[in-house]
Amino acid sequence: MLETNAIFGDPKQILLALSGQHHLPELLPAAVRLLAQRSTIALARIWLLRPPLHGDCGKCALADECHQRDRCLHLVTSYGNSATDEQEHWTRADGKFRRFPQGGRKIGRIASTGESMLINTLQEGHEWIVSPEWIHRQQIVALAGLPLVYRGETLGVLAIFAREPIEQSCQEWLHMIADHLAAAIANARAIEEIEELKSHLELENEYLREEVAGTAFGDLVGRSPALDTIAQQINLVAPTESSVLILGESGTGKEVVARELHRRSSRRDRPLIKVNCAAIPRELYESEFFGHSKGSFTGALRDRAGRFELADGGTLFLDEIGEIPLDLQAKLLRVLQEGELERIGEERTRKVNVRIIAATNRELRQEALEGRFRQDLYYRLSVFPIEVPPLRDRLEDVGLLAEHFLARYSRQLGRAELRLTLGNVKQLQEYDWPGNVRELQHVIERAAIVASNGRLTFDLPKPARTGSRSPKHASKREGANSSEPIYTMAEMRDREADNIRRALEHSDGKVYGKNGAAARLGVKPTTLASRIKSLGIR
Ligand SMILES: Nc1ncnc2c1ncn2[C@@H]1O[C@H](COP(=O)(O)OP(=O)(O)OP(=O)(O)O)[C@@H](O)[C@H]1O
Repeated sequence: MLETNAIFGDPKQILLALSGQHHLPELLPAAVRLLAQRSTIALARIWLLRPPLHGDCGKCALADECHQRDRCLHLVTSYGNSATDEQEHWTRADGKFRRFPQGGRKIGRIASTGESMLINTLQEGHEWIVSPEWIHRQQIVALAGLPLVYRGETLGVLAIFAREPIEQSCQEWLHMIADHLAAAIANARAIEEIEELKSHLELENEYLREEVAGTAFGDLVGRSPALDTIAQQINLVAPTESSVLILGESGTGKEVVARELHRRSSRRDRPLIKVNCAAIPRELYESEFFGHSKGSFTGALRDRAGRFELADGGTLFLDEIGEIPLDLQAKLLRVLQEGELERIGEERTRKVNVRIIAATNRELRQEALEGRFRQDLYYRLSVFPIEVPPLRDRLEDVGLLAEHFLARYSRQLGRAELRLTLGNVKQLQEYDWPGNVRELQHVIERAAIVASNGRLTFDLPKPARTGSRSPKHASKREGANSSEPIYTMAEMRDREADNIRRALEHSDGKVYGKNGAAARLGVKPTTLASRIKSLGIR
């Protein structure tokens, strides 16, 4: 039998070269190259124990022998020398033995028992050798298999096929190499985990800072029967795991309802992550939702967790859910059904446990019926719908909300003398609030800023209601004559944007052509395109 240095080369040199390497992607290939640098070694390979990649098991030739599907051995690096062609080196890690089940075949058994194996009689033939012809042709006589164990946990297997018998002292030296590799693997994993946690925390912090800055009021204010009903519904559904769909016009308080739901749920100590589906550029949806790995597309400069992962254990609030493109709706449905996702550019499947609260100001049911929103997703989301009525249908709340906002702004502005009069409230109740609570909030803020001598005045269009409360306030307005309201320029822009959106919806998003939105609006397509851009319509 030959000494270690006759088989592998100078063992000290190899150990020294490896001890300087700690970065896994370099260390493992370097290890197999150094171990198989001499022609006495036919092949050196390393498998690591990992969860199967998405769809892996279906393609695996050894699937029938695999009884522990949570993890299997993945061949990660390989280096070898052909006996028949000096120039040929085996570096591929994608061949027949790229996966071994734990406990399956010789290599799998090393992983499951944590015990090494040394066989010096391969030429005599063993029934488990898959290709005896290869063993003979390549003059292989020995197999040394060593578990890569760190602190009692087996992380993988190192295997050496040699053309000389391997003696015991040589096997002991291989143990040292295996121990060094195992420590480096554990180290690299710990660093990866820390990096992941760090970037997760950074993202969460960034997100929370934005959220705190953006949320002025957290609780639902109001005592109308409509709000009572909403409060009861929140109490009923918050402690469950059901998805909730919040319906209502823009600015009615859907987000406040979502926050209350989260606060009263068992997930309250985990994050509530909000995604405004209308604000995401189409090409970034998938990355925003599911995350991406570094380099998976131009601009993906680092690994990034998606909103689903950020919300893991908590609640994901999908605002303006109706804006999600149809192709992404299918992917979203899969995550909701299976609780599994893959980041873009990554094969690894990740599990997430997220409760969904969605909100929309669109007629989602109608859109689902007309095929503009997936019906299966709609039914999945609308297990428990909560409808938030427009402010004009709950005038009882106007005074309370106005008081609530005034208290906030007078404190912020240091103007404790500001008071609402009954006359103020009456004037506010006469307006029909197309922008709902958000508009009321802005009106109060403006009034608080411009108030003089403690008196509030509201810059409101003339009352538009014709007696009855109706959600179709816009069409009622059309019938009005002398009491025709005056819109601010900002409101006019909003109305124009809504009108263009409607035209686009009716034209399936087409601007040009006979049935395009430009034709419907009676303008040139180029004019419409430039209005779409300047109004920020997507
Ligand atoms: N009942 C309420 N009590 C206190 N504040 C409220 C209430 N309803 C709405 N608000 C406030 O009005 C503003 C708009 O509410 P919110 O963002 O929840 O509306 P929304 O329906 O989600 O709007 P959008 O559809 O445009 O996203 C927020 O500042 C919110 O705090």
